[in-house]
Amino acid sequence: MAMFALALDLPEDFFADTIDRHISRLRVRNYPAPTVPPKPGQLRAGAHCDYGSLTILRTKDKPGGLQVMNTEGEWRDVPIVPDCFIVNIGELMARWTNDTWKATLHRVVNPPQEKAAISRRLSLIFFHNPNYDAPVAALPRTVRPGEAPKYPPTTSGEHLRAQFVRTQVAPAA
Ligand SMILES: O=C(O)CCC(=O)C(=O)O
Ligand SMILES: [Fe+2]
Repeated sequence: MAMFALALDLPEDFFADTIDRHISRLRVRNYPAPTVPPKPGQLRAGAHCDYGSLTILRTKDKPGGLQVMNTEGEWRDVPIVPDCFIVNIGELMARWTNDTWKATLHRVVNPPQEKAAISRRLSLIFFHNPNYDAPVAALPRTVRPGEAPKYPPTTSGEHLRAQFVRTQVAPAA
């Protein structure tokens, strides 16, 4: 976040008091090798943006991997570079920058059928989320004079809670 502050021409410690009690989460995902062909359009993980400030991801280079949407609206495979992490911008960073930095829309696709047997994939995903009560509103310089910010002010906790509620799967009746 210090690097993000510098990239935004802000003091290095700009975000410090919004992340000193951060509510980050580490998730481990196991994508087993599929034993039956996927249904048309079926994905390993549906298209979404992560909710927090940034995500740091480590994953295996297996068939059926991560894709991101580029600015032309096309899905692109994310190369897995040895000894490197993948870093995604989350929705709270997009809100802080008034969409000057876009939240990374991403998904995980199924492997081609002929590679299904060797496609088991593990991901370690660190979701960095600021303090529960950290206010998140468009930084003044990201809003053009006379224009309204794209998003109303929120807090880290409120945004996360709203997104968890919105995406919760209803229990089977
Ligand atoms: O497994 C991956 O490569 C991505 C997982 C992901 O996007 C997520 O858990 O939010
Ligand atoms: Fe994600």
